[in-house]
Amino acid sequence: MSRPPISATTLIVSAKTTDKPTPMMVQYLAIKDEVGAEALLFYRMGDFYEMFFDDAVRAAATLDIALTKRGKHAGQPIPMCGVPVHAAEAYLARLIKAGFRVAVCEQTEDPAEAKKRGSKSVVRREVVRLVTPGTLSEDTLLDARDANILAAVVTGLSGDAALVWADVSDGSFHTCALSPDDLLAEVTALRPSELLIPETLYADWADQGLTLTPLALTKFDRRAAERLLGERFDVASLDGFGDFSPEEIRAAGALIDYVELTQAGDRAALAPPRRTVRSGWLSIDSATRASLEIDRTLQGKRKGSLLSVIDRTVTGPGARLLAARLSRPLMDATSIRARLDAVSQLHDEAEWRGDLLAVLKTTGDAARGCSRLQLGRGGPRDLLTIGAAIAAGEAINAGLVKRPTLSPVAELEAQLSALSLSDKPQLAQLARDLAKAIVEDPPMQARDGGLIATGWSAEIDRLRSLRDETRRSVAALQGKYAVATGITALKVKHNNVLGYHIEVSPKHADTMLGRDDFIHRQTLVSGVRFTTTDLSALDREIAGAADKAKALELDAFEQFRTRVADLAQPIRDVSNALAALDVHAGLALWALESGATKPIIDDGLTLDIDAGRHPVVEAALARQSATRFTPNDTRLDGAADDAPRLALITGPNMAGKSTYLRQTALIVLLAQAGSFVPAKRAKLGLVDRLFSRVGASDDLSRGRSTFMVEMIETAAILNQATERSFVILDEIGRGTATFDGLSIAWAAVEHLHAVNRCRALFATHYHELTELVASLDGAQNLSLRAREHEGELIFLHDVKEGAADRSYGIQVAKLAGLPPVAVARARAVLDRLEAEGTDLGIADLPLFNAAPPVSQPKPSAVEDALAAIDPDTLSPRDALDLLYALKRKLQAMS
Ligand SMILES: Nc1ncnc2c1ncn2[C@@H]1O[C@H](COP(=O)(O)OP(=O)(O)OP(=O)(O)O)[C@@H](O)[C@H]1O
Repeated sequence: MSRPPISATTLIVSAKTTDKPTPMMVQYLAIKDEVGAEALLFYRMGDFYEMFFDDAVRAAATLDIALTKRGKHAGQPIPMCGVPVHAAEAYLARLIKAGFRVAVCEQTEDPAEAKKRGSKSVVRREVVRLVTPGTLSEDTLLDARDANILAAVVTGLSGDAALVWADVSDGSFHTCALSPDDLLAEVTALRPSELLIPETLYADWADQGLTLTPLALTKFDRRAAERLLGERFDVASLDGFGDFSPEEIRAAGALIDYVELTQAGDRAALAPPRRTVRSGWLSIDSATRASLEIDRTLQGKRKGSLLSVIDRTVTGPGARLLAARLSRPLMDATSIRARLDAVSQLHDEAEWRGDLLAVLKTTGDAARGCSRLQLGRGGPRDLLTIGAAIAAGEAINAGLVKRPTLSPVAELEAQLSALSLSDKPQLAQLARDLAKAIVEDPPMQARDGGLIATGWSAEIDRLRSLRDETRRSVAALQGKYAVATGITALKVKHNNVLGYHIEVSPKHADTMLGRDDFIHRQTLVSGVRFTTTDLSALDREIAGAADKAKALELDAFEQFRTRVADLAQPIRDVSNALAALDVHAGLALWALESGATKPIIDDGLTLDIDAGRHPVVEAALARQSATRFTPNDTRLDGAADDAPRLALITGPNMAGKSTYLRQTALIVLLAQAGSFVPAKRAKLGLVDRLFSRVGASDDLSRGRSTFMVEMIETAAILNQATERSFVILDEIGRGTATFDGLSIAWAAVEHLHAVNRCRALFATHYHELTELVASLDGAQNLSLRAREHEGELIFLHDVKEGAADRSYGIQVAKLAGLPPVAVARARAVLDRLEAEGTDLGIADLPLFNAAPPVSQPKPSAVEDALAAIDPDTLSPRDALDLLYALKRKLQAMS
């Protein structure tokens, strides 16, 4: 049996009592102690990050890399594994995905310096960064089309709460004050990669499936937060950014403090916090959000979600903004109409939209590039992306000048003016300078050199030409030495160890060694190497010029980096404006492709949809080139003047009830997010809360059965839905005994109708409810039809007034492939139930085993004829006649 790995703590204890750890181990242990057990420690040793003890065991298992041993401590081998520095990002990405946090510890002094302190001294090392899921900024660790949110929540004694969130990768930072009841829904909407919570709240949040980082309550101290925020954003008071609640300030302070902790004290590169108001959004609780599959399917995939079907954006920031808009639709008719007008104009102006998308495609991710540069992790390519984004903004404005008759609507005008450089001379200058200074295809890292274009700096150009001239002088030396030695094959070569040197084949070694002017450097099997005083001098000159040029390039890069940091906010504004244009143009394109139309939004209570469609089901049907989607109308009126406010939907299984419910909810959501909707025409009175209870699943991890989950969600709806809400309920009550379920569904319909008075669609298989609905003045029966044709069930998928006559459950079971014996049995039971009522006793319904065996099918005419034959008595002629006769019988049967 293998021995359990020893941990760093064991080692400290045993080391104290027995062995003395090596100086390097002492340093490792001290740093590991500071970092704590939760984070893996990447301990830099030369070209590797090494991990020891438990860290090594855990990382090796996750990364599937070799676990080795390095020396012994207290008599036990120390487990070790390592990853090469040049490939560290890929390993980091895998560790973070697997839920680890990683502290990166670098050598922070030259080993030569350490040596000066004595031969046994250890190179100084420090943790320079704590890599956590919510604080990533590297391109390789992030998905370009997905935000990477770090959120923090806090509750106050007064009963208020706050949620703040930032994306460290693009610098955005938001706050929101809300009631503790709404916290979970809003956190779910953000899908944060990491959530900071006071440790006192840990128990409440532990089973929500989120990556939690509990912090001491002192990290949420209001005074400390005020001081920190004031310092970071250079203001005496935060009032200028908004009227923040004490909880928002506390959570924002904790978040900034945490970001800075992960960056080993470097300042957080975040925009000033933007306050958002909870009442400005359409509220969608987490169950509804999941069941509507807005940005993820129930299986957690992006593909197959509403977002994946409508997303036509061409940039990463555009894709992220669209996801944010879908996850938080608006509640304010004016802002929604402004967005819709923008989509509408780009929908109609095909050429302009085409030009716009063509320019947008050339822009990268300026916001993320800017944050990386601010954090000191950016490179020359980030500079280029920023320059390109600013230039794209100008190109877009210039494109408008070519279209004098076009007058952009207010929403687009706002974005165009954010992109215009006429009032932003510094930004314009930065773009011009970047275009001139940075080569077209720069290296990844500034320290590699070769990023500054010729013509930008006279001194860099001078040093480069000095280097090139000297190289030419070196090349000339080759001819000179070949003549002097008579060795025509003599070559002047370069490598990183010897620099420039002369190489001859071994057979010429003696000639060379016999001369005073050549200095021997190295003998190899393939050749012998020499230098001369002239060559060494030129080599030094070239290396000197190259080093100086590189240092000047680094200087130039630093200067640009500082300018970008100073202009971070206007650069982010440019990036946001490009993203918004991308969203509007993308939505316009989707509307054209899918035949979506502009909804009419008002403050009324109607929901009036002509020929609505489910965008995801429709796209799936189109992909399978199967049947076409059947559009359906929805007419609801919260005031119940022109239409009922509640509709009960019955119909066979598989007829399209759930699809109809969801499509109506998605149309509401899309409209309030500022998108066209998949319908011929839609008029929508603003909805304040969207509720959906569609097919709950077990939540066994939280100890809740399907029925329990269903009842919790139903309770939330009945307790919270207002007159302005829209509710879809699918088959509630089915998870329990028939009469219990029916009674619950019955009560829910009455409550929604009389108390909540919201607009609602309610799908059910309880046909008894159709009679209840017929007696309520604000309610109506609708049904989805199906036809039986020669024993086959045909779904029509269209919604009609009136209740469905039957469920066709048995036909659907047959379609699904239930064994024929079971189908026949079900039919028999149903016939008896229908004939004799539901109070049949068990005696009336013999058990399945006791059931008479299903009769064997009668033999066919052909089989009868075959059975009657005695082949031995047949002549060949009779046999042939019989064959013809059998064949005729067969034809008659088919
Ligand atoms: N309007 C429509 N046009 C075309 N096909 C549709 C339409 N509505 C639904 N369908 C197809 O029918 C399938 C079943 O639809 P849905 O799940 O909505 O039925 P249901 O009535 O809710 O069924 P059940 O009662 O068994 O839950 C869908 O997956 C889709 O392929």
